[in-house]
Amino acid sequence: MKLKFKKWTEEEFFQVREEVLKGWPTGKDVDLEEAVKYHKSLPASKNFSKKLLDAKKAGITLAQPRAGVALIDEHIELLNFLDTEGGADLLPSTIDSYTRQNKYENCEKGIEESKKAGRSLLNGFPGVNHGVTGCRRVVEATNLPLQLRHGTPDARLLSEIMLAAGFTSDEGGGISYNVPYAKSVSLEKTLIDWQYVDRLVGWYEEHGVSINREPFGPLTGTLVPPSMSNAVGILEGLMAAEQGVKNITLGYGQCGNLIQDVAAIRALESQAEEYFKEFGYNDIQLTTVFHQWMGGFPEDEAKAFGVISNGASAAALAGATKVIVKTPHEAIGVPTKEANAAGIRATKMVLNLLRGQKLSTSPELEKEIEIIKAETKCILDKVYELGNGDWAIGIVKAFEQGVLDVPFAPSIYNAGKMMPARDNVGKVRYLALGNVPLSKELADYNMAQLEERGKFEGRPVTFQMTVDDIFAVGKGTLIGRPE
Ligand SMILES: CCC[C@H]1O[C@@H](n2cnc3c(N)ncnc32)[C@H](O)[C@@H]1O
Repeated sequence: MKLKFKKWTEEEFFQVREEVLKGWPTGKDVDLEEAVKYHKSLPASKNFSKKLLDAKKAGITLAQPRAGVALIDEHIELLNFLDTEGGADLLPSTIDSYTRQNKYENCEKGIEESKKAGRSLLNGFPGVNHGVTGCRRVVEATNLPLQLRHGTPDARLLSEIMLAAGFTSDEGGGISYNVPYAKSVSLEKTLIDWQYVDRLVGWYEEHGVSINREPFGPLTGTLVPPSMSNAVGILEGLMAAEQGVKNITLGYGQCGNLIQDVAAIRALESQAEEYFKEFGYNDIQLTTVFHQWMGGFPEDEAKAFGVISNGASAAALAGATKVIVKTPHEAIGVPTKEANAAGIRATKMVLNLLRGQKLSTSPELEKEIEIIKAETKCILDKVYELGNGDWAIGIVKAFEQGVLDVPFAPSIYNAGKMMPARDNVGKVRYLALGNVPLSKELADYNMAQLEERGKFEGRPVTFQMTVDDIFAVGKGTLIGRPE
């Protein structure tokens, strides 16, 4: 299959599908016709797309945790605990790291050892190994819409199995589940593999089953300038729309300055709508997701709740459709179900207190929306030009040339030349552009904001600011002021 920005034909899709289903023995149980019937038998209350659209209409922000353990019964117990004791509005199944690398043999061992140890020895739910039957037990035994959340460059088999089981949302994308997650997986291959996933969702849509797709907005979650993550989100939205996906949630990882975070969500939603319209996708149901702080967390649980609540309020004031919840165990590792539920309760408390409130506009907010949209346009215009009108080709070339450049990404296909740092009010700015094609005016604007910080701190604008910012939140502040 050659990469091109074009909807796969059914023949192309089903031809590749034969190979995909051979990836593990559980693949043979996937039967799309049966799966469509099963989806249609599910109550509307279990459909992810519908719950998101209802929330958008009502102007409320839904809360969703991350969660996943090795064994099915314990996973069901965990998810229901997060529903009943946490108050989750939507449920995940966070997939383990072996599955994310298609190492299903290791999962098999992990499942066996977890049974012997009486606790989860995998850091998530091994959906491929549990197969349609096992994953369907999770769908049958829980009461909220379910989404698979992972970090899988090749998620074709995983998506086939868990969507057939009745999950109604799938997180990820050809950029967002490669560049921040993999070291040397070909970007071109991942883009093709995620076209497969989007085409599968398009097939479900064409057969009357709405499946939500959610590109992974935060990327590395480390000082990613909003225009860079918005550009990637819009690109993955276009890639999905071309394959027939209709219900799309575009995401953004909290950076920490409230005005910039609200501006990022507002810019993302309106600019994505502009691009969908311009390229002829007139029936996209678009929602947004705000990820609570994705960087280093304080170990102290009270401080962690401060970070969690701050993220909840930013999500609500931004008017995001959904907020992804962190836990007070973030600095330690996979949270206990109690800690996970506590993070949701704290989040829901803030969402309820702020229900009906949105950050009203202001000159500062309007200016930030304008800056973010203008920067995003500079990047997307260049991607389109490099691809000669083919977004998919443009993405590959844009990463080769550092036009798309995600800070602190492990991928060897990412240039890593652009460097960010916070300005004097904590907004993330471009400190070094690398080859990110901002206009001179926008580049000068970013530098001017950073110079203000330099003047305030009595030091030059250098990469030391970036380093200080990376450690700041873990140490209890937003901006990494010199000690
Ligand atoms: C974007 C992924 C990183 C985030 O995903 C959380 N995460 C990963 N695996 C699990 C799990 N099995 N249960 C609950 N949270 C989980 C991490 O803490 C981090 O915040």
